[in-house]
Amino acid sequence: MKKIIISENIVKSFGEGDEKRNVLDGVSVEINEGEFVAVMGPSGSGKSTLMFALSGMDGVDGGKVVFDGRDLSELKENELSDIRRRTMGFVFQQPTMLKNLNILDNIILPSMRDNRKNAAKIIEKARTLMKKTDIAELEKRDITQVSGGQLQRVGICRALMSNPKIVFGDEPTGALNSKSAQEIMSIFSEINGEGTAVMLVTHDAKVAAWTERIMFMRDGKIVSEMRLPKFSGTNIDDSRMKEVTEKMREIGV
Ligand SMILES: Nc1ncnc2c1ncn2[C@@H]1O[C@H](COP(=O)(O)OP(=O)(O)OP(=O)(O)O)[C@@H](O)[C@H]1O
Repeated sequence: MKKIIISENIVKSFGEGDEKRNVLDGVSVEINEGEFVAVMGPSGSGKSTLMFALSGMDGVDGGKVVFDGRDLSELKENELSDIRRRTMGFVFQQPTMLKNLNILDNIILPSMRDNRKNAAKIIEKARTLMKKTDIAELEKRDITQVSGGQLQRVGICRALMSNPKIVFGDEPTGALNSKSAQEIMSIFSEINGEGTAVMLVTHDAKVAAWTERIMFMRDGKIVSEMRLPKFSGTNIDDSRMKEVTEKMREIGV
């Protein structure tokens, strides 16, 4: 299986002198193309920092990250941002949108910046994604006129505009009620079913249970991992949830 990400012994620290702390303390991880992965662990264990390091959003102090065959540390900032724009999608807990643009314009803006000539194609693509995520009728709405779950769908559409090889999500359901969270997870599951790798940072076992591999972090290290069969249903069943929560209890995260 081809690897989309390989990290070797990455180290990242914050602070100076006595205050210096390794937030990533030698993390080696490989993520396959098309894999669906969750990262769990206590607050402050380094989950987001790992996601930022693997996506090249943030540099590392030691070790290396190879993304899609390229060592990120050897790339210039413009090459890095080019790779991020073309091959990665990002979804955060609170989607950041431009307030003076409607939903459709927020989705297409990054792609239009890249390729204004293909406006018609870009709009068509955005509409396809909006249909898929069930927000087609909202395209003209202001971003303040939609629910949190709908806004997160907008964020997902925007993240998918470039047909990324991987979508990174940092607590993408963290601000949602459990029904919306499950609906968003079903969208991630569908995206993954179409071949896009997905890596989510989450505290929520019910979110992690959608994935096929859960990495558990503590103190900047991956301390355990569990694998689950790929899930293709629409609702997480209790036995799958139980498997995840039992593992969490076993390793104490
Ligand atoms: N830019 C920064 N400067 C200084 N310290 C930082 C910085 N970013 C993260 N940290 C520290 O690194 C540690 C790990 O942070 P990180 O956000 O990766 O944890 P996390 O596991 O994602 O936590 P949470 O679940 O609370 O979001 C924390 O102690 C945090 O305070």
